[in-house]
Amino acid sequence: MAFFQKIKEAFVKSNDKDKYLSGLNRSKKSFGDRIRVLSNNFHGIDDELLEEIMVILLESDVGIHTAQKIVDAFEQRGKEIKNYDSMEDYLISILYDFYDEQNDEPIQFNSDGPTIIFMVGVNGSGKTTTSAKLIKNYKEEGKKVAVVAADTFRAGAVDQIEVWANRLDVACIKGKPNQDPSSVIMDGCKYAMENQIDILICDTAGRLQNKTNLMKELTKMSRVAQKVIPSAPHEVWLVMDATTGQNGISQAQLFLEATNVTGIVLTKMDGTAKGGVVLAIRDLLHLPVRFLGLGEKPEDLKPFDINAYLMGITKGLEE
Ligand SMILES: Nc1nc2c(ncn2[C@@H]2O[C@H](COP(=O)(O)OP(=O)(O)OP(=O)(O)O)[C@@H](O)[C@H]2O)c(=O)[nH]1
Repeated sequence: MAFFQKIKEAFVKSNDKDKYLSGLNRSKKSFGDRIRVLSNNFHGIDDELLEEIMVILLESDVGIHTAQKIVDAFEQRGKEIKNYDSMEDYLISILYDFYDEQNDEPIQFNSDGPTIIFMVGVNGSGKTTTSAKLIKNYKEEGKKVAVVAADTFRAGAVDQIEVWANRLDVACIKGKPNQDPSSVIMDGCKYAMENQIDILICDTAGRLQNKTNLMKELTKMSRVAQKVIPSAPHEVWLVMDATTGQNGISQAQLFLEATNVTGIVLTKMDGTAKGGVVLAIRDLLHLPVRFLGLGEKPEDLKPFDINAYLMGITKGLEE
């Protein structure tokens, strides 16, 4: 059976398939459709083919370091190609193995009280919108959710999350303009304890100053949260804008050095043809991609699923 048939079986059962297909359409055009042409004209693995695959990977923002590893694997395992339906099918299996090599820890939920999730990332990456999307996601799972508007430096950010909280009917804990974000986090954690909140989403300030200040700010937030809930934060998710591609990865490194990031949320995947950045993140940051932002609406955040991702950027449901 063709490799993609196996992942397609998982994909067709997914409730998220339509969103994946529409959200990744641009990446499919720049990646999958071009790989298809190469596959249809395939006459053996040679330097010309490897170079063409390299160019397509680079133009999909896989990045030179990661693209080289993928092309090397493609070449080294070349004898296996006869076991696959087509060159395209073989390449999909290489990408699958590449992503899946590292075993991911599942999301850590606190079994003994509120789960505290810190959202970090630079301004404009989509943190606030993603926080709203997560509220909806966890509410639909039947969890009691609240949000902390800890981005006290940008007045608009507090208003923005408050509007979402009202719309989604959850409590929003906010501070005064320029109040120390850590004190708002503290208030949020206390609220979560007193009100049997399951999931507390903390929308933090995205000030990307120097590493030392960022580290101080994030460490302080963790410390104050731990005064109320010793195991907090349970997850720290770095929100990254997929359209910034390789630049986003260098910014991400700064956050990784400043705090214990546990996962990535990649936003604006629908607005870019650079879907390959998922593979670069995996390779360079060694972190699981937890969710993909596939549009602007609250329902447009989907848990990352390697099968759906690969189908979305390559074949979709064409056959
Ligand atoms: N198309 C698309 N747009 C998105 C997605 N996620 C966020 N956006 C948009 O990106 C813009 C920035 O999002 P915000 O949530 O305000 O970003 P932020 O990181 O909180 O930024 P600050 O509040 O400035 O710190 C908004 O216009 C969002 O609607 C996504 O997955 N797809």
